[in-house]
Amino acid sequence: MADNIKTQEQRHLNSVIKKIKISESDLEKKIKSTKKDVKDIYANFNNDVHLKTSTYSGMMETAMSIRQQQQMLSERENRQEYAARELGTLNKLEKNPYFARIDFREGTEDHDETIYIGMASYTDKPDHYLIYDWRAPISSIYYNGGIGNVTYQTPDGEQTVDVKLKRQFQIENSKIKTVFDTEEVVGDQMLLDALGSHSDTKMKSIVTTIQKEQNQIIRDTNSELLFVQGAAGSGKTAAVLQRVAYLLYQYRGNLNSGQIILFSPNQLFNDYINQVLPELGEQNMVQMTFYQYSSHRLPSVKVETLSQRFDDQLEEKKQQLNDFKGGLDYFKAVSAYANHLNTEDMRFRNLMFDGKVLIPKEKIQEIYYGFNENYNLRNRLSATKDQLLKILNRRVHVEMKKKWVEEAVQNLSREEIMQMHKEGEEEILNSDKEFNFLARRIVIKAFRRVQRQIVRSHFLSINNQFVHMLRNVPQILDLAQHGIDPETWKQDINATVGRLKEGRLSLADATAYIYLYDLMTGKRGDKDIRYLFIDEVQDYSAFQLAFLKFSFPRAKFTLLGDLNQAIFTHENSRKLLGELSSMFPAEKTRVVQLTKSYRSTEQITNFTKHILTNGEEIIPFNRQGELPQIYVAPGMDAAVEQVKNQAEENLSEHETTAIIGKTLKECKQLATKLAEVGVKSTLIRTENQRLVKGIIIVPSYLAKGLEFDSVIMWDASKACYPDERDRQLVYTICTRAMHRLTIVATKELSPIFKTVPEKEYQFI
Ligand SMILES: Nc1ncnc2c1ncn2[C@@H]1O[C@H](COP(=O)(O)OP(=O)(O)OP(=O)(O)O)[C@@H](O)[C@H]1O
Repeated sequence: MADNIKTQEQRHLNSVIKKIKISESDLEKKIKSTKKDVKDIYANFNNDVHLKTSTYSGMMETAMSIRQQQQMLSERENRQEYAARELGTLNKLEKNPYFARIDFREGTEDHDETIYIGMASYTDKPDHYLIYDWRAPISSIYYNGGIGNVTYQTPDGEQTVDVKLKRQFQIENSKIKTVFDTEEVVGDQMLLDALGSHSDTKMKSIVTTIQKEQNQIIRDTNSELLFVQGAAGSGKTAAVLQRVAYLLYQYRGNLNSGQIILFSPNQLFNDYINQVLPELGEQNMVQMTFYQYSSHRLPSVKVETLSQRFDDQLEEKKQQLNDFKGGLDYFKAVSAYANHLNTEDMRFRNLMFDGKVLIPKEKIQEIYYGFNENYNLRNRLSATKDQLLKILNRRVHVEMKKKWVEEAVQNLSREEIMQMHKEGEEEILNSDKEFNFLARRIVIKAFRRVQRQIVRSHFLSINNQFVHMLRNVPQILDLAQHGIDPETWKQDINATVGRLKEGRLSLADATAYIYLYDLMTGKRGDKDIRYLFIDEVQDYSAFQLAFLKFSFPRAKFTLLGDLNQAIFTHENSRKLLGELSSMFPAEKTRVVQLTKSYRSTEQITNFTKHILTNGEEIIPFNRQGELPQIYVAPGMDAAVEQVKNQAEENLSEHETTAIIGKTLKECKQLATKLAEVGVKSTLIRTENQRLVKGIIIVPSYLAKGLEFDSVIMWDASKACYPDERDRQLVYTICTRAMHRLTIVATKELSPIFKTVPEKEYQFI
């Protein structure tokens, strides 16, 4: 690039920075004066607010005066907060105002327009944009095309402009480091620079190098269901985080980060991505795992954890049952079962008081089924509650006459009596009435627990109901069609009952349990959530997705997945897409395929794509590195020695190296062995730990969604990964590597690697 262009651009940059600095200083002044205002209001608070509380009008005056002060305060504080946020943005812009310039001509205009694109918009006077936010409609032309005609979406429909110049900048601390013109969409050089850098324990934003297909995902506002299928490392997670930032920008004022929810594979991953949105100047959305969601819904039940679930599903026998319980047919069966509860079979519990039956379950059942067929489960329950509360009220009179109440009245202290009068607000005329009043208060208080039980539907018996439902499933659908014989189903029910008695449930059962409960109680779902994202959707069952759709009825769904990385649902995940599309209107469903893989070097991607035998197309990004290495050691000690040497070599070049084992058991063993030979490492045992730099040892199911400079797969032997069932798991492990991949096995290498041609790796 000619030097004079750099000089010219630096001059422009300087002029923009100068203006930013002026705006900063204006804002600082504004903040200072608002701060002073706030302080003054506080100082005057006592003087201005007249405490005239002895009369009614005095009280009103005081209240109004306080209200005025509060309004003034909150208005100033809002202003201050807004200005502080704006100042924060300007501070960032001052150091790195923009990353691209586009010159273009619009329609029949006779002159070119120049825009600069950065992390946020900046105007020095109204409507005079010196920098456009990367999310503004016009900024799309940077991501959508090269030179020539490029179309983009505006609020008024599609627009086409003729792009004349596309210039990219790398600016650091207000200085242009590099500037180059490109004819491509987003220059490979810039992407190469971005991808060549070292990994971090935190994911970074990708706004300067968003790819065209990713831009479509980011800016989609029409789809009810946006399904992004993409190879490992194709930027699904990256795109979706920028999408959240985009939505928050696009619907500012109508959408806040609390209305967006992201379901992520594990807590470690949440931690890994939690800097991206703040870096983009936005607040993080709500983030949780499905496990956390179901545990939160079932506080008194222990839901099976990720690690238990992973160990469990390795048993082949359970797989078929799990597949069935994860299917839409089962979801429909639960719905049908709940529906029939409108006419019969609802299970109830006695309402107890003081160890005795107060309202028997037969009575509750009579009330519940006493309403006509026009009632649905929701209003049937609420009408039943009303009736039960009325009965409870009537029972107060009966209970008041009992001996224990009389004694309780006699034992009341002066303070207690006064307190009761305060609460009861009743004028007392004679001693009989006084006794009745106190007795009633005592009984009402004693009944409070029963009252709460009624309000909270505790007279329903969800555990019994759930088991009753399981027993009824063979009558609702044909289990044989799902390859399950009656005996297996029976045994599974017994196991579930056993677990329930201990207060535990498997994740699949927990989902059906909550769903059934929600249907029984007529829960309508959380209407506040507007966007729901699921990362690693291939590990969800169709049942879970249908349940989430039911639980968040107004949310638009964005689902990200790689069917090749289904570590929980295996082949079944291929059915998922079909099942999903039946849940959303076809015209509002969009499927985007990402085929280019950005994370790893070309050598690593070429290696990993051969691990897949029936995979989708994967195109490696042209970033060069060394061939993956496979090392098969004769015994454990030699293998550990190899891991030690490799890890040390990796560390001398990169900051993080991850050793990924199959389960926690292998990881623990290795951690002990490494410690014996003097290697310091961090074992990630649970998802609640943090990622750290250095050598970390992670079980495969916790490595989902993460990436590391270098990865050592341990132990890739036949004993550990004996057959085809682990193919997708091995793929997930190997695709975590950015720059270097080493595979270490003892005795005999897993047959899974047989599909990889010898030229794609180095065998040691
Ligand atoms: N347009 C881009 N510009 C720069 N970096 C990118 C871009 N797209 C993706 N990347 C980088 O590629 C890596 C992989 O991206 P990401 O983790 O989003 O992929 P993924 O599809 O979610 O992968 P997986 O399914 O394997 O978890 C990340 O380091 C991300 O920052």
